[in-house]
Parts: sequence; C-alpha cells; structure tokens
Amino acid sequence: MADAKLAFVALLVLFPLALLALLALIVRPRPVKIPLKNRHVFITGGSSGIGLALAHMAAAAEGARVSILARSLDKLEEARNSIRLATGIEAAIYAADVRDFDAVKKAVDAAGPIDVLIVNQGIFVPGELENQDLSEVRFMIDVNLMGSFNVVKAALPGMKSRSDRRPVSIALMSSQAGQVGVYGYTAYSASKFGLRGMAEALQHEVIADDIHVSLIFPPDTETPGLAEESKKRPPLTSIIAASSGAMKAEEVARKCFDGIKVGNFFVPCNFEGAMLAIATAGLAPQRSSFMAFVEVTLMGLMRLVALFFQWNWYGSIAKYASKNK
Ligand SMILES: NC(=O)C1=CN([C@@H]2O[C@H](COP(=O)(O)OP(=O)(O)OC[C@H]3O[C@@H](n4cnc5c(N)ncnc54)[C@H](OP(=O)(O)O)[C@@H]3O)[C@@H](O)[C@H]2O)C=CC1
Ligand SMILES: CCCCCCCCCCCCCCCC(=O)[C@@H](N)CO
Repeated sequence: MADAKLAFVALLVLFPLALLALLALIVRPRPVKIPLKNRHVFITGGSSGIGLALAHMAAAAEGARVSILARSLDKLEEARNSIRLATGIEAAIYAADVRDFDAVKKAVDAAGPIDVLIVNQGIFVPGELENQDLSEVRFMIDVNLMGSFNVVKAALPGMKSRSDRRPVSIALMSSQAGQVGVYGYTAYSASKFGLRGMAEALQHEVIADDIHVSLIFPPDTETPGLAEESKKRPPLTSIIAASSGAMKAEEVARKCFDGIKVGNFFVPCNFEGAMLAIATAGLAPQRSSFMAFVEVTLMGLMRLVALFFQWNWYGSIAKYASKNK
C-alpha cells in the first residue's frame, strides 16, 4: 500500500518534469536575447498613443536610437519635442503614409539599418458591417494590414543584410480583437487576425537570418485613438471590450519591450491577455518551455473559460436584440 502511494506521488512529480524536459528539447525557435542598448528602433505610428509611449521608452529606458514614422508632420514634430524634453534624445521623424510603399521605402532607406522594427500604426473605426461603408472597411485593411506589409517589405532587405550580426526583431501591433472577433469590429478584427497569419509565416522565412517576430495583443488602451473611437462605438462593442481590463499606453509599451527583448512570439499585455494567448495558441511558435508547459496543461481549461465568456457575450447580444425589436 505504501509502495503504491509512493509510486503515485512519484508519477505525479515525474510526469510534469518529464513533460517539461521534453518541451525544453523541442520548443522552436530556440530562446534568444535581443539587445536594445544603442540599437536603432523604428516605430510606425510613433507620434501618438502606444507608438509614442514606445518611442519615449526606447529612448529613455532602453538607450536606443529612435525613428518614428506617421502621416502628420505637425504631430511628428510635437512628438520629437516631447521626447527631447523628457530624455534629451533627438528622434528622427519621417512623414509618410504606410499605404504608400515608395514613401515608406524612402523613409526606411533614409533612416538606415533597423534593429527593432515596431509596426504599430493602426486605425479603428467601429460599427456593424451593415452600417459601415466599404470605404471604411478598405481603409482599415489598407492601413492595418497592407500598410504593415509595406513597412516590413521596405525594411526587410536592410535588416537581412545588416553588418551587425546580433539578433534583430520585427514586432507587429495586433490587438485582443486580433485573437477573438468582437461585435462592431468585423473589419478591424479581420485586419488584426491577418497580422497573425503574416507573422507566423514571416517567422518561418526570417529565422535563418536571426530575425525574430513578435505579435503584440493589447486590450483597450488609453490613447488619443481610443478617445476618438469611443465616440462611435456601438454599446455592445464597449460591453465586450470591457471584458478585458483597460491599460495605459506606457504599461503596454513596457510589456512590448519585455516581450521583444526575449523574442516572444505572442506578447499578451494583461491577465485576460495571458488567458487569451493560451486559448488561442494554436500552432504559434513558442520558445519558452515553461510557457509551452502552461499551454499544454491549461489549454482545455482556457477553452472552457472562453466558452463562458462567449455565453456571457451572446447573452448581452440577445438582450440588445430584443430591446431593439
Ligand atoms: N488604443 C487601443 O485601445 C488599442 C490599440 N491597438 C493598436 O495599437 C496601435 C496604436 O494605437 P493607438 O496608439 O491607440 O493609436 P493612435 O490613434 O493614438 O495613434 C496612431 C498612430 O498611427 C499613425 N498612423 C495612422 N494612420 C497612419 C498611416 N496611414 N500611415 C502612417 N501612420 C499612420 C498616427 O499618426 P498620423 O495620424 O499622423 O498618421 C499615429 O501616430 C494600432 O495598431 C491599434 O490598432 C491595439 C489594441 C488596443
Ligand atoms: C480564455 C478566454 C479569456 C477571455 C478574455 C476575453 C477578453 C476579450 C476582450 C476583447 C477585447 C478587445 C479589445 C480591443 C481593443 C482595440 O483594439 C480597440 N481599442 C481598438 O484599438
């Protein structure tokens, strides 16, 4: 009897240890460290919100050379002044629309070899597809998805042929709405889900060049963009988005660099985001054997949690539907 108990306890301890050991052997790509000090960080959408917080943090905390790109020159100059005031560092600014490949290419070439590319520009115009003009749909797909292709395509040759052989990073700004479809976000969610396919495939293609892809999934984040969006949000969009706690741009920027520095493919930003990352892990690359262990052991439970969230959301949707009948 005592033997059986001992064997049971041994199994209980040994099984997780064996699983962890196995995962440590097979996780790919291998763990990496991406240094930021004195390196060149190029941020699109760097004149406002999350992008601006990233630019400040890259300059101040990470001691990096910073370039930012956005459309409005006024906002870029304002951003450059605020970064100079706060850190003493002079950021390079580039006025270009990510939808214009030639303009992006010109900016990227002028900026010089990039070590950390953060593709962060994005727009969000919420609304039911029925009430949304196709021009608005196209606008979101063009800026958020095609624009990201333009930026990566423009920067990749320089990143691949860099003389500095240290590992480099391409980070794409998705959203929790790029992990789960949300009412009022048909176009926005589609554009952000698109980034995931792009990121997974791109990581296959650039790993041999020691280029590491990260996909950032912030929840609602206090930014000028969100303030603007809030004016137009259908109530159901707000209700569902409130399932995940709101964050400040600086907090998201911190999570972002923490993830980039260790080459994490998924970069969740809050607790709900951590659950979402497990529930939606799918076939995403995973370098951390510990996180792989968490995924393997908790995915079923997270699926259950996800079904409860959907139960709750569909309840809200039904309530609104009957009210508006
Ligand atoms: N705030 C939030 O709640 C969340 C945001 N995100 C994502 O984070 C990213 C940043 O969002 P946030 O900081 O809120 O946005 P903001 O609206 O505050 O800032 C957007 C930035 O992108 C630039 N930009 C917009 N369109 C273009 C374009 N066509 N070409 C070049 N630059 C452009 C803007 O400058 P300009 O207008 O001068 O071009 C600005 O610098 C987006 O991708 C968004 O989808 C994800 C989850 C939550
Ligand atoms: C295991 C299951 C866990 C479930 C947690 C559920 C949380 C999902 C909430 C979705 C939030 C969408 C926010 C979009 C933010 C955004 O991108 C806009 N502000 C536009 O910028």
